[in-house]
Amino acid sequence: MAGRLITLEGGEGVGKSTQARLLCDWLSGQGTSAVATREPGGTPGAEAIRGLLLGGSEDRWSVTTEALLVAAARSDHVERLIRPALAAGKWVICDRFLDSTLAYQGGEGGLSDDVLLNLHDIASGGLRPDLTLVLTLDAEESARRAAARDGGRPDRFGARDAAFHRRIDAAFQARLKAEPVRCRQVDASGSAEEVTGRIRALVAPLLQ
Ligand SMILES: Nc1ncnc2c1ncn2[C@@H]1O[C@H](COP(=O)(O)OP(=O)(O)OP(=O)(O)O)[C@@H](O)[C@H]1O
Ligand SMILES: Cc1cn([C@H]2C[C@H](O)[C@@H](COP(=O)(O)O)O2)c(=O)[nH]c1=O
Repeated sequence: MAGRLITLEGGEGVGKSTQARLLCDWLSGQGTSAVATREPGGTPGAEAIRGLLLGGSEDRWSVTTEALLVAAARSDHVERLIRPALAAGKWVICDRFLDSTLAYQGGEGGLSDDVLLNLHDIASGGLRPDLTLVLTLDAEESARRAAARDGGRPDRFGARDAAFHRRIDAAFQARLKAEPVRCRQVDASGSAEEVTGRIRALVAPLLQ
């Protein structure tokens, strides 16, 4: 059986990385071979591009350059990790993917969905997730979680002001509206175990 691609999306600090790991562990425990990965990143080349994208001053890159860097990283990641894993029947749990591009470089950055989808299709060969879980959380709580984790050293995106993060949240809400079948909202409040329970309920039907 071919594998599945599940992506976790949402603003900074909502708990995507935590839940990607927990989902991968749960699937493995169910006898479903799964791998957790992230974007930008996931392969040595894509991780090097991640370092370029996330490091340095806020105005280091124009939004067009960001979109091209993200696409270059995705091309390597899809070709060398995601597609081989799916072909081997593994489930791929990816922390951020297409919808982050549409939210950060699109909704917030101002590039059109058409341009970004073209770039995505070139980079990924038209790959779409089977299911996208959009984690949503009160802005103050996500900022608290991110600050506690980053210890006062946020990256180029995390360092931006509260208004930026509110616009990103709005862009993810727009993604939920635009693709209500693929993109499902997950309440990210409460303990990690509570959030995991909500995620399992959405993923379980795909196991049948
Ligand atoms: N449900 C939870 N309750 C409290 N803290 C949590 C919860 N889930 C995750 N955390 C903690 O919050 C911080 C941010 O979580 P995590 O790194 O998983 O978020 P993220 O969405 O991947 O963030 P980013 O997009 O900024 O990388 C971590 O320190 C993590 O341990
Ligand atoms: C995939 C993708 C990511 N980004 C931004 C969004 C985040 O600020 C960082 C990734 O770091 P995190 O630890 O996962 O928060 O990259 C982006 O702007 N565009 C994208 O397509």
